[in-house]
Formats: sequence, C-alpha cells, structure tokens
Amino acid sequence: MANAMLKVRDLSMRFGGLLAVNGVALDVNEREIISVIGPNGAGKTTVFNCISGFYTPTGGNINYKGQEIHTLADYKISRLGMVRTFQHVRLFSQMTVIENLLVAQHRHVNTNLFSGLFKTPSYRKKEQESIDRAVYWLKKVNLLEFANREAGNLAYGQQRRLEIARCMVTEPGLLMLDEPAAGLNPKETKELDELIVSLKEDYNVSILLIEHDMNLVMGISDRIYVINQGQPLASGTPDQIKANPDVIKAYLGEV
Ligand SMILES: Nc1ncnc2c1ncn2[C@@H]1O[C@H](COP(=O)(O)OP(=O)(O)OP(=O)(O)O)[C@@H](O)[C@H]1O
Repeated sequence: MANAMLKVRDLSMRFGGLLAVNGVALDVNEREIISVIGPNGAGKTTVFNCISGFYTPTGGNINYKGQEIHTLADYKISRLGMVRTFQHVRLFSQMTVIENLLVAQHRHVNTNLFSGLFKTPSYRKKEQESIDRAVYWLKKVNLLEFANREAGNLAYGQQRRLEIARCMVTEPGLLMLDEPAAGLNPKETKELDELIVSLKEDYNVSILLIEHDMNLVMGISDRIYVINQGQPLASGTPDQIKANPDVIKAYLGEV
C-alpha cells in the first residue's frame, strides 16, 4: 500500500553464516493490528529487532512515516513514535511503578538544564503533565493502586501491563509487542486482548504483534504475516491464513 505508516521491504539479517531473515516485506497502516507469526526460530524477533533499531539489518529497507529508519539507532526510532516491548520484561525493577512511567517520558519531554534547575513554570507544567499521563495510563491498565510499589514486586501479568503503559505514556504511533501474552493466564490474556483493541480504537495506535497464542492473534488481527525459516510464507486476513495450506503445513511440521 502506497501510504502505509510502516513499510518494510526485502529485509534481511545475517548472523555470520546464518541468514535469519531473508526477503521479508510488510506494511502497517494507520489504526491496524498486524501480527507476525511463524514456528519457533522463524525469525520473528529478529524482524522486530531490525524494525525497532536494535539491529541494523544487513539488507533491505524500512520506512516509517516517509522516513528511512533502517540505519537509525533504537532511541531515535522510539522518538519518532515507534516503541516496543520485549519478550522478557524489561522494567526498572527497583523503581516504583509510577517512576517507571515518569522515566519513560523524560527523553520525550523537552526540557533543558536551566529550566530543570530553576523549576521554571513551563518545567513544572510539563512535569505535571507527565504525572497526569502516568496516572491516566495506570488507571487504564488497572495498576493505579500499585503506583508506589516497586515494579519488580508486581505479579508477572501486572508487569506486562505496566510495560504497555510505559510505551503508551510516550504517545506512540506504532506499538510493537513481542509475545505479550507469554506467561499470562486465560483471564489476563482476555484483558490483554481488550487492551490491545482499545489502544487501536480509542487511541489510534497501530499495533505490530508477535504472538504464539493463536486465539489472540486470530481474534484481534486485521492482517497477519507468516514467516517460516526467515522467509515470507503467507499474508492475509485471519480467515485467509487459517485456510492457507502452506501455513498449516509449516505449523504441523513444528509439532
Ligand atoms: N543475535 C543473534 N546472533 C546469532 N543468531 C541469532 C541472533 N538472534 C537470533 N538468531 C538466530 O536467528 C534465528 C531466528 O531467531 P528469532 O529469535 O528471530 O526467531 P523467532 O521466530 O522470534 O523465534 P521464537 O518464536 O522462538 O521466539 C534463530 O536461528 C536464532 O538462533
């Protein structure tokens, strides 16, 4: 699609002799939930790492909102409005829940040393806005009552929700979630499902998702890309993917 928000073309990533990603292409449009699925070791996380600037791809092209980003560092990409979570929770576990959300906004809130030292009115206003945003998102992910608890002491499912809140306080355009349902119980997975759909519908965020929970993927995705052994295997709506013989074969080969 010509005006896609994120356009990935002919992406490849080589680790020494291993071509982990080979010729992957994908588009994410405004307000879309896109999933990347594939058997274990297919290259999904590597694709994520390339898109989010964690790795510099060895080939191909990544364009976000009209800007080439495949050579940019991860922090520059997140400033453009593309933020991610990781397969394993990466919070500041010694900080409180709300501190995690305030720190996340720091690099996005435009203040300088002078205004910080002298706590100018504009600095105070921005600080207050950061707190308001943090409280808003804590409410939204049902963690307000834990605001002053150390993040590392939260239950696992709560930590995963805090990670999403930490992304959302930066007001992203595209949120990338790497296996957000891993380790969640069915109730937490359902809450996650509703949260992700709400992020799209109520906050106009596009979501790029890697997930093994097929119920979740099939239930919330607008479109799905399937990768197998680093290469694109299929793409389409959930119904098209469910009925695709190549996809069924790739998954059957896994079990
Ligand atoms: N930093 C790295 N150095 C060398 N090889 C790597 C590196 N990262 C990933 N790989 C290899 O690339 C291949 C793809 O791995 P990747 O983690 O992207 O797959 P995945 O689809 O995300 O798997 P899973 O579903 O199990 O998380 C694997 O063979 C993996 O061992």
